Amino acid sequence: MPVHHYTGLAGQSYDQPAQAGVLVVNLGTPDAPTAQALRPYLAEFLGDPRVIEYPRWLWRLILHGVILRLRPARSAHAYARVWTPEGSPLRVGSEKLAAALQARLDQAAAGPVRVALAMRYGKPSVGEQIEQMRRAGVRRLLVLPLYPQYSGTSTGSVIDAVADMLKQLRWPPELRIINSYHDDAGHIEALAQSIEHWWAEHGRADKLLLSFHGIPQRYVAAGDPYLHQCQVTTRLLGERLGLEASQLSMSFQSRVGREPWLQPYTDETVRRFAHEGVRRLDVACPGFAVDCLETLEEIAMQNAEFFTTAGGETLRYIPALNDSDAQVASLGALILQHGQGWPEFAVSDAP
Ligand SMILES: C=CC1=C(C)c2cc3[nH]c(cc4nc(cc5[nH]c(cc1n2)c(C)c5CCC(=O)O)C(CCC(=O)O)=C4C)c(C)c3C=C
Ligand SMILES: [Fe+2]
Ligand SMILES: [Fe+2]
Repeated sequence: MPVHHYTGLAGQSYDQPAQAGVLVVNLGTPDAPTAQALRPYLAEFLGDPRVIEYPRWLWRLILHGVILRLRPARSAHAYARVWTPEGSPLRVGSEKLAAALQARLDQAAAGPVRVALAMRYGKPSVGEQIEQMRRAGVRRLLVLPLYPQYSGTSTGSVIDAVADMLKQLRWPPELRIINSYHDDAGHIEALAQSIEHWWAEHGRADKLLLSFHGIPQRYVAAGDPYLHQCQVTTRLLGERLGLEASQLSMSFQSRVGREPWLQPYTDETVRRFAHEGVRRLDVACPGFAVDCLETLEEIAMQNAEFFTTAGGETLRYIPALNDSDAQVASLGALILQHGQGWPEFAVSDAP
């Protein structure tokens, strides 16, 4: 076939073979565990109208007048407790996962499929990663937000960022976005196996608590499916693990502000369990694909202390799936399934 060499005015060359891309998106994280680095991160995150649904003028006053004066230093202190020599756990873990997914698709997909990681807040941004892909000739784009359960505050906000970028392009790529994978059979199996392996190594506690990130109750009342999807994940995982109702609970962590969030709250729940005589408690956080501040500091440190202070013996945090083979296999399969009909995503028959 003859190859025609055209170059677009914006510098894009049209003679490259069409390619497919997978954009993996996580929340984002500060560049350093310092108040100075926390300030712009929190300003971008908490300035997102998907995250805080408040009259804009009122929220700007509160955010800049109160929150951004106090919270950066407090959060920096929490981040410092989990920071690693390579950087923020969320960044390091997300990069490892994206690299493992690239290797998986190189082997399992007909290809070429290019995997990139973007952060919803901070760098590299969704816009700059889509621009990189455009320059590389990506014409089919699949977006995977790393949130198993859909919420407007998390997944919805990633969709906004993708849409904001695409509306600036003269010739946007074909687009698919994975909305949620809270009930995906491969995902539930990966979670179940990781918990079973952990139990095989460390023994089983009296109870398993699944702690999900909270959101304001108001958002659920307005139609956000997040609560329902957390309940479905909990039910499917409980059934797969063969747990009875008395052995499994669900709660919501990380509440910010004064309005009511989804309940029961994780901190109140672990204290109540201790008072009720639970001696050993296992906690997993199936809503987090990769370990981060909310799991490593809030659960494994803070809530572990709440539990023992209230009379419990030990609270053990079961790590997120991170870049485990189980997670790479289940997310790899999810990507291939959502890319069906696109030639690059055909299952490779290479050995
Ligand atoms: C105040 C509103 C917030 C809503 C609503 C919210 C929803 C939400 N968040 C996640 C996942 C993560 N959140 C993380 C940190 C974090 N979350 C909020 C606030 C809201 N989150 C703040 C202010 C912070 C920053 C830390 C702090 O100051 O306490 C993280 C960890 C990031 C890291 O760097 O490690 C994740 C992941 C989901 C899934 C979600 C809705 C379902
Ligand atoms: Fe959050
Ligand atoms: Fe938190």
